[in-house]
Amino acid sequence: MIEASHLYKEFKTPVVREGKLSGLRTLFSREYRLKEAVRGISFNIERGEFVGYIGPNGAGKSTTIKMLTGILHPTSGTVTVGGLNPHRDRRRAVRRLGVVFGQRSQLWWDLPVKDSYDILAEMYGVSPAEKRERLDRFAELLDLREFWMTPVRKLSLGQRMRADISAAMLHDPDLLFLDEPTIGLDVHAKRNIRQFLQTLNKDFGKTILLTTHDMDDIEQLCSRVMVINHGQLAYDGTIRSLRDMIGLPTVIRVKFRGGFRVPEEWREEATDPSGLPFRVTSIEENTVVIEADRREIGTMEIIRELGNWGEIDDVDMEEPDFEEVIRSFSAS
Ligand SMILES: Nc1ncnc2c1ncn2[C@@H]1O[C@H](COP(=O)(O)OP(=O)(O)OP(=O)(O)O)[C@@H](O)[C@H]1O
Repeated sequence: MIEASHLYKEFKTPVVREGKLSGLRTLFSREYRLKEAVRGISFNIERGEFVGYIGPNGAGKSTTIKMLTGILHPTSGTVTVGGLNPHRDRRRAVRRLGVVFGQRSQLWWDLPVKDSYDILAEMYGVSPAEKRERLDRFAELLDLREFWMTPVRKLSLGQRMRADISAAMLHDPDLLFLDEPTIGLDVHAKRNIRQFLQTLNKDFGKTILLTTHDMDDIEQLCSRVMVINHGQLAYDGTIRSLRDMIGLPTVIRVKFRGGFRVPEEWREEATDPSGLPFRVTSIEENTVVIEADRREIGTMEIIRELGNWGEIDDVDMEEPDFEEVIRSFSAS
């Protein structure tokens, strides 16, 4: 559905001069600073996938999305979307894809929401019957009717986002690009948007590429995640193996029924924990908390070992915080 091959984008910005007449001198300057925003990215996304595209600030996410959607020309490399080149076949390509930028609305600011849909339907050649049917469906799933006649500028952020996603889907594209669709939303609004995206993907087979800083978006929606760092793909795979790869500790709380005994070598104060595949971080009343590197040891092995310490009542696992995973990429 999307094929990106060695995508590369550099920006040339004039070097800003200091001092008197600086503006004028900058204007006529031939000195440029090069910024390599995306440095040779390749990937394929199949029909029906829901892919998260994440990375630290300034990593090159928006630049990639802009190249995939035909807004920006790659400096080199190629991209096809549904078999089309989004730049050369711009007119045909835009019919296949929908785009939502969380920070910017594509709706007409002073017009009632409904009027924006009328204009978009006209632009994309959506028939009145199709428009009615789709809007009825979106209205039901996203509660659009409560602000149908409200000018876009008066919508709350959550309402605007619901209106924007519906607008992006009005011409029924196969592919949806979302850049930070849940930014600034409250928990309820986020849940609403996520449910809708899930329905689009699961029930209507839409292919979705989602950029977000909200790791819950990724955890709840995406089967695959790509991490970009310094303009390059640092990872492409499942969230689980990403966590495993980075090796942040999984925290496991084991509650014992009745008495238990922590062997000497596993005690918190053990002087040499280096040879052990996990670490006891605290011992509370009837609970032992350990941290394990799951690249080193499987959960079953841990539970088997702890089963020797006493009768296990309950096990609770806390996966590493995803923010931490991303931070560890920014640090690299
Ligand atoms: N039009 C432009 N001119 C010059 N530099 C740019 C331009 N657009 C982006 N950049 C630079 O390219 C790099 C990548 O930017 P991009 O917006 O793609 O990152 P991002 O991963 O989307 O970041 P964020 O999460 O902060 O939105 C940044 O260093 C940015 O300053």
